[in-house]
Amino acid sequence: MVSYKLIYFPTRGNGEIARQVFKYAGQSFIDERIPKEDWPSMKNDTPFGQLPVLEVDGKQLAQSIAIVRYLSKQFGISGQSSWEEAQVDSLSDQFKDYRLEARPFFRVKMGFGEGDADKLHKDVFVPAFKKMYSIFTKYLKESGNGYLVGGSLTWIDLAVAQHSADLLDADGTVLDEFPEMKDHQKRIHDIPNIKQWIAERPVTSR
Ligand SMILES: N[C@@H](CCC(=O)N[C@@H](CS)C(=O)NCC(=O)O)C(=O)O
Repeated sequence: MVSYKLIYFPTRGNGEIARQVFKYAGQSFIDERIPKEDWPSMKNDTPFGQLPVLEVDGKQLAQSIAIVRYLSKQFGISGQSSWEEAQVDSLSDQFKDYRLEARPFFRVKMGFGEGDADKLHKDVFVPAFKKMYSIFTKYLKESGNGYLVGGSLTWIDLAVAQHSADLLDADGTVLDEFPEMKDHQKRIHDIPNIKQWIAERPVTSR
């Protein structure tokens, strides 16, 4: 039997979607959460000096999206064809661009940088968010079945639903003008294995 260990910090951050892929698939894994003070002594033993790292039978894989893609292929949620996989990757790249665009706002909001949060919200976050969530809505309408790509859940649904949930935690009205995306978040987080994980996972601020 394959042995899986996901090594990350004690936050959701860049480790959470891999954890959700495991949970969705009903695959057991070691969810190793490294306290900040232990990290410096481990850093040089990781492939790229950063976390998350996935260990598969002791072999290490770095970069969160590569990890999620690999696991999703193993467990059948990467897309039902090469075309669907490419659509998932395309949305994922756009999602990454959106987060880079909105990063100046998120940095200030999370206390990692200085700036006028209200101005950044209006000038940086809102335009980036509206562009991204309009695209997601278009994909949902095109698929017509509640998932972003194809006829069944893929990992991009997990990634986007978690982001939507994080946004809703900060502002319960944020998705009001994107009702399809509000439903999407609820639908994905109501999937029994995901719902159970969300209820039992360690509570962290991010
Ligand atoms: N693109 C990388 C980013 C990884 C990354 O930024 N990891 C941070 C935590 S979220 C980290 O390891 N920070 C500690 C360090 O750089 O020493 C990924 O998605 O895995």
